[in-house]
Amino acid sequence: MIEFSEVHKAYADGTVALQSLSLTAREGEITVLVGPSGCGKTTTLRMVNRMVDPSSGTVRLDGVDVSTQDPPTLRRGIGYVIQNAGLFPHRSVIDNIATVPVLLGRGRAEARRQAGELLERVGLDPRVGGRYPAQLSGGQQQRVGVARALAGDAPVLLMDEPFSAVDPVVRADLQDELLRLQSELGRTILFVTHDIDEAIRLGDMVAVLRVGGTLAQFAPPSELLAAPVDDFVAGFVGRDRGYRRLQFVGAGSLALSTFPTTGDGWLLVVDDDGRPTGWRQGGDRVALGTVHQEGASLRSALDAALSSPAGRGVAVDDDGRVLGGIEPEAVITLLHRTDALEPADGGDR
Ligand SMILES: Nc1ncnc2c1ncn2[C@@H]1O[C@H](COP(=O)(O)OP(=O)(O)OP(=O)(O)O)[C@@H](O)[C@H]1O
Repeated sequence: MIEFSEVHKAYADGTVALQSLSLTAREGEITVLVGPSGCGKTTTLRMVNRMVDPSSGTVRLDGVDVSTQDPPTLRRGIGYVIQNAGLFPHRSVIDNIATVPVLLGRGRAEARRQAGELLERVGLDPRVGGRYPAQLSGGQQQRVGVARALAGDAPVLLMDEPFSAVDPVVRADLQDELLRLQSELGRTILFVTHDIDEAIRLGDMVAVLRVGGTLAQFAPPSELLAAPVDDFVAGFVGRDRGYRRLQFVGAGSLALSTFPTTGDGWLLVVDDDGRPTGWRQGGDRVALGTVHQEGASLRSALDAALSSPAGRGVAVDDDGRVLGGIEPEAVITLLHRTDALEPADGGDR
């Protein structure tokens, strides 16, 4: 757990980076700091590993005031990932990852063996271990950066815009990978980004900061989308928030319709096991497209309805068998029945 209590930071030239920040990043969760350029995100993050010290106020890591700890020792217990990975250019990938375990006194051979395992864990071929960072793509370098931060078994990870320098497709892959790793490892992660979509995708909790270093709102992503506290947060959260909020709402109590089996309209084609294979209208056949899997969110349900040629989506069970039809109106009706708004399982993250 990381606790900021009334933290104020003025740099030597008088720039006030943070006013009086109080927030807690809970154990085992991803807490995202997001906000416009210069709002103090990096300053906040660097106070945890004492790359920056507060002018006043306290930062505690698992209840211990970090100002009482020796910085090098403190940093060995905290993984740190930055933009462009920050890898050591003259060390091989394996040796980059093994750096902290070796500093912690683990034998070199054991540290390298573990580094090889971590490469696989972050989705890289172990054969890249012998290469140097410049011989990797930007996305691969970021994965190595994450592996290196995980290598010391530190319970806390600080991630400062770790995926900003890669293209959107690679970035989405890296985000998926981080969520997958986190579901296995349950680290306490403080993550800085200026991208609200990334914050909403990754955060268990999201802190929106304003320039001048004040906290505008600290809430789970679904709450940020549903109830921004003011115009600044609403503007920052951006367009489509009503639609994006659907990803955090479960579709469990959605009323399903039955499909017509005769008539001139679109008919659903189903195989012998009850699995949908496509649509048919007269002589026309159309591919099935997106279906809504039982347990997914209202966004998935609405998308299935809107992307279907029949104007009605298909809901299937875990085995892919048809459960029923999804009318767009049913999604809106459910959304307005506030008692039905149970969260989707962690959102469609
Ligand atoms: N060493 C420093 N000396 C003086 N001012 C600084 C220093 N480091 C940061 N600042 C200032 O403090 C404020 C907050 O900076 P910080 O880097 O924490 O913001 P940020 O939200 O991470 O910004 P960005 O998204 O652009 O990285 C800015 O006005 C910045 O110019």
